[in-house]
Amino acid sequence: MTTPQGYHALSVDHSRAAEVLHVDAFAFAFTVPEKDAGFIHDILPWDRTRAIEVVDPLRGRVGTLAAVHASFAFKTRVPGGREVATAGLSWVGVHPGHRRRGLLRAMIHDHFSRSLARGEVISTLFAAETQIYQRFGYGLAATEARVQLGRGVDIRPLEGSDALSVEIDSASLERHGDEIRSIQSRMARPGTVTTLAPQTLADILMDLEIDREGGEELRIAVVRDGADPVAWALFQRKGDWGDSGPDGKVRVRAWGALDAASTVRLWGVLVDFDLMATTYAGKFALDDPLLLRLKDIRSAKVAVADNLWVRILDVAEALQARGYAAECDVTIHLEDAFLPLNAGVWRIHVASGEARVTRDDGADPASADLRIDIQELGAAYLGGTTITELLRAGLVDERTPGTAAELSRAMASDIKPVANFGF
Ligand SMILES: CC(=O)SCCNC(=O)CCNC(=O)[C@H](O)C(C)(C)COP(=O)(O)OP(=O)(O)OC[C@H]1O[C@@H](n2cnc3c(N)ncnc32)[C@H](O)[C@@H]1OP(=O)(O)O
Repeated sequence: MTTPQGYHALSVDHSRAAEVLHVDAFAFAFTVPEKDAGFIHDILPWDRTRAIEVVDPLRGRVGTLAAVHASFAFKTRVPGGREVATAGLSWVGVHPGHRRRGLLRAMIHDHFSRSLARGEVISTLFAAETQIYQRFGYGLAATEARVQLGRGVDIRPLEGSDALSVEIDSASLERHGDEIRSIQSRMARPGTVTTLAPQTLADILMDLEIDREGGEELRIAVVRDGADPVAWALFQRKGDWGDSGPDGKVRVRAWGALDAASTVRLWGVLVDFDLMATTYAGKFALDDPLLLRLKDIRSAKVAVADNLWVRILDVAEALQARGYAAECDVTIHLEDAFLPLNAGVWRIHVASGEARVTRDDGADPASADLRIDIQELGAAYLGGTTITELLRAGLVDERTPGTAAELSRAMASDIKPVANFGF
């Protein structure tokens, strides 16, 4: 697809950082004080940042940027423990003066073709609004729990967690970047970003005054087993006083833990700061050890929200890269309106946990065992949403009885997916 008339797509580097920030500031409705504006240099992957420029005076001032997007290169943990090359789409913004003219649609085409050319088999994102990306084939692959925890909430104790040490510090890329990297690379949960580009780390650790909402600077808690880092959390506290005394709030911005013991140790600290009444946090998988160990789940005020959206770009490579929990041999009639090269009949044959995924161009789509859209295949990719759930929701058609259950058992994961920080 070409860029709409009057516009031109191009790569942008550091030299146009201020213009990129200008577009995103208008799109997302924020203002960064001049003194802080330099952050954009550190957090965007400038070899993967694209924009759309005005080339026709009828559209605006020629040479100005109308739209931008970037993608982070990283690996995502998938069921079975392997990792797949991913393009994490981010910073998508269209200036309000240019919206609803097809610029996003053009940028998504651009993003998909460049990602595929780099060998990135899936694209993932956190959606600003859930309606935006489904039309492009992104499926909701992971949900998260967001919780409010009262001071000193009861967590069932776990032997060994007390032996772990906790350091609390001001967050710093130099001091903590490698520890966060090390923990992420060992996390087993599907959806985890396991390799972090320098810009992704800088983004996680970004501490702009406008994000503090009157609270303290960004702090970090690192849990260690001896010298080995096993959990991390970035948080900000804000002191406050209510009628009955201290009413401070802790906002946990991002966190990750390797296992139940490190989770218990980390949260024991995050819910028990002096003068803080409530801790707010998200990015909990629905089977997170903390939620399972809370003595009173009702006290946690749990809300469920969308977490990671997955778009399968290269069907064969993406499906072959992940592991499977059961054998299966099914054919699917895959629909993909946005990347028609993926559409057609595919055979998914799993033996000994390995899939062979092949196209059958000669097959009649009506003869395939199942009919499924790329959005739903993306939703099932990390093993959180199952094929039988999608079938019951009327989002998959089963033509050969029993094949939905067969594919479902193979693709399901016994660890629920979640991405533990936004990007
Ligand atoms: C991964 C991330 O970065 S999430 C951040 C996304 N960015 C934002 O939310 C910032 C504020 N919003 C914007 O910058 C823009 O409005 C965008 C990027 C959401 C959309 O850009 P546009 O250029 O207006 O979209 P475009 O004209 O290509 O629309 C494509 C289709 O999506 C639809 N669409 C676009 N935005 C929305 C929306 N927010 N809600 C519902 N539908 C939408 C359009 O109606 C159009 O539908 P159609 O295919 O049926 O014709």
